Amino acid sequence: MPATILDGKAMAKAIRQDVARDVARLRERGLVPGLAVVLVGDDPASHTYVRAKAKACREVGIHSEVHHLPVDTPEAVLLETVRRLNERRDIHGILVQLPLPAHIRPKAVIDAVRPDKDVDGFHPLNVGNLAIGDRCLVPCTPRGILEMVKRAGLEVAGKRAVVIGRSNIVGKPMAQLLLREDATVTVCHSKTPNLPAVAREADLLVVAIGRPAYVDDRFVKPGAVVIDVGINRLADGRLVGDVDFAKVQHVAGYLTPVPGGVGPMTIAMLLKNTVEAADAQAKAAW
Ligand SMILES: NC(=O)C1=CN([C@@H]2O[C@H](COP(=O)(O)OP(=O)(O)OC[C@H]3O[C@@H](n4cnc5c(N)ncnc54)[C@H](OP(=O)(O)O)[C@@H]3O)[C@@H](O)[C@H]2O)C=CC1
Ligand SMILES: Nc1nc(=O)c2c([nH]1)NC[C@@H]1CN(c3ccc(C(=O)N[C@@H](CCC(=O)O)C(=O)O)cc3)C=[N+]21
Ligand SMILES: [Mg+2]
Repeated sequence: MPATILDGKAMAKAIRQDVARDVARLRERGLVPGLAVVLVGDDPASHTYVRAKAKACREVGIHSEVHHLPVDTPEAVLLETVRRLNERRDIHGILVQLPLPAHIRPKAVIDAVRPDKDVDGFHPLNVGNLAIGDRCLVPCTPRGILEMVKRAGLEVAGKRAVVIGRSNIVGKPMAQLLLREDATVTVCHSKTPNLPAVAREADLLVVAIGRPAYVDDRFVKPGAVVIDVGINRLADGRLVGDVDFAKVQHVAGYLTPVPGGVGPMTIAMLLKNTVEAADAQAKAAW
């Protein structure tokens, strides 16, 4: 039996409708959630994402603005931009699009974002609180993946989860979130020996490595849930994941497509984080 395809595009649409209702309720109280996206340089992929985020905001009633800075912007100017946004009462979420040009230290920028406006969940305070199990802003991609799995009615507690990739933006927070949900979690990376055999232990396999179609049927236990985070643009313009969809669909029980899987869920969670941040900031101001 071929895998059931987890339709992230459809789930994200349903979530955006919920968010639109939440935004309408906040607007009745006179609160308009606001998101600022900071984009440095002219990377075409980054532009595409930023446009998609702005469009999603518009559709649910979130105010959004894009601060587009030239590629040679000094780090100090970027930090000053972030600090100004930190101070603004009408901006509740700040996202600095990654990657940044090489002359800017991403850590300096991430650390500069006010933790309660850090809708990416990348600030060390949010990272730490996620690890401790306290309230925090959870990174959009891992949060979107968990939401997808839950909406499909799939159990996480007690399952064996394997995460391939240990980046600060996907792999590590994914592992923390799954641990918080009572999965037994293994994190793999480029130095992991016998990766196919380790991956084959997984009931839930999350792949975030950035290598087109790297994970094939040898990595997958029959019936497993396979989540493909990868976004790889091939020379011919096609967009493919890190999972070899054609091969894995015959082995997995559930599988996410690329495009139309994790990507749209990431954006939906950005909207949710922004609304929750606005709500929390309004409450803190009482
Ligand atoms: N859909 C979405 O919303 C999002 C998609 N993405 C996509 O997800 C992918 C991963 O992104 P990101 O986490 O930022 O990537 P990074 O490049 O930051 O990290 C990649 C990770 O994968 C590991 N890795 C690389 N090659 C292998 C391999 N052959 N075997 C095992 N592990 C390997 C690396 O190991 P090591 O640490 O040892 O180097 C590293 O931990 C990319 O395609 C990106 O475009 C990213 C964010 C959001
Ligand atoms: N500060 C920061 N936060 C991020 O969350 C962040 C970032 N920087 N830098 C880049 C990555 C990547 N990312 C994606 C979001 C949506 C899609 C998405 O919607 N993809 C569509 C397809 C889009 C297309 O056609 O190119 C899909 O998968 O269906 C993809 C990738 C967020 N990231
Ligand atoms: Mg993210």
